[in-house]
Amino acid sequence: MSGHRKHDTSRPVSAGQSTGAFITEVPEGYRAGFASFVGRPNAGKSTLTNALVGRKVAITSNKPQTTRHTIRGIVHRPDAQLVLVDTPGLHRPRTLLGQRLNDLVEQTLAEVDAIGFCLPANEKIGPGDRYIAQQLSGLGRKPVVAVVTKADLVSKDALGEQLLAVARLGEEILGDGGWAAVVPVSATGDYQIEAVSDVLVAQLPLSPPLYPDGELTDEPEIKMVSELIREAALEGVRDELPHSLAVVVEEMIPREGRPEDNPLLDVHVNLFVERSSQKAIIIGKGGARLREVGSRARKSIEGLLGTKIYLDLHVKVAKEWQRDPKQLGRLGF
Ligand SMILES: Nc1nc2c(ncn2[C@@H]2O[C@H](COP(=O)(O)OP(=O)(O)OP(=O)(O)O)[C@@H](O)[C@H]2O)c(=O)[nH]1
Repeated sequence: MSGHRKHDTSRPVSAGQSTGAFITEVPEGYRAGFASFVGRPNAGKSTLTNALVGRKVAITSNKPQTTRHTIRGIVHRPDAQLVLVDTPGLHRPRTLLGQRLNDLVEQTLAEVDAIGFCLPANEKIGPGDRYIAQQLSGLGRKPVVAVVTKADLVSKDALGEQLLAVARLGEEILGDGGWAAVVPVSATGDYQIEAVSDVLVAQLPLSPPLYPDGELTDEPEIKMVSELIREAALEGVRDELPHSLAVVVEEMIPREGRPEDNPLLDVHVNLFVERSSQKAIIIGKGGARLREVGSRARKSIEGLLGTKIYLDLHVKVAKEWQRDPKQLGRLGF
């Protein structure tokens, strides 16, 4: 979030004012600012972020809580620029890592201009959603848009009922008119994505763009690389692994002596797990699985960076790292 704060405090105060070389003129009424999606694990936040931005920036997975880092995408519109800050699931903390993730989410939410609260259309509103709604009501008068995700998974009638139930939840917990809006969406079915963008943009302040046109994310490449490796390593493995895996990109350096038109990047990466049994899962028989992970990750990283890479993966055991403050610090949490 340091990048976020940096940009936020330097935010220009009035539309049309130049903040740097990239701004020429913006139409009257142009808005720009930050928004963040919250919601239970698996609620569809990352998928919606990607659909809005139109490119893969946050990892998605059908396993809960895989988005550890705050990753943003930038939606460029003729009338606005919407900077999306993706957060991990807000939930009742069980471990030190869980507590830190919640702290990170709350810190993020205090700084954004608008919040999109994602509630899946195909799941009953539960204690997890109420917990989040209560946390949001504690943030003061920050506008919260309720986004009913995965609308493609239910019938029209069921969707209507869920929209009503969500509206009632807002009135009950926030009082005073409840949510700023309630919008159904299907990120995978390309339904109402523009509408979500519209209602969030309506909450942003009048401001010139905060980023150059065409920029999709300002996340350091290294973080995106580590997310791609994490995604490859988690594909097809058991449910307990997502919480136990941390990926640290130790270095990315151009190989010396390569021709200019055919460079090669050496990428050295450590994958940390909590137990040696998990190390065995990642590596697979005779290292077969790790080779597959490496080859999948290499392809997506080469696609991202537009250059050939040599990917060197090492799997290490860091016992109980989720509960150990020193290890958490070392792994970048
Ligand atoms: N059918 C359908 N599935 C969706 C939709 N949006 C997301 N999903 C699926 O729901 C699962 C979870 O989506 P994510 O975007 O990873 O959810 P998240 O809220 O970011 O999850 P965490 O990172 O665990 O907090 C994935 O399997 C997605 O493919 C949608 O609009 N329709």
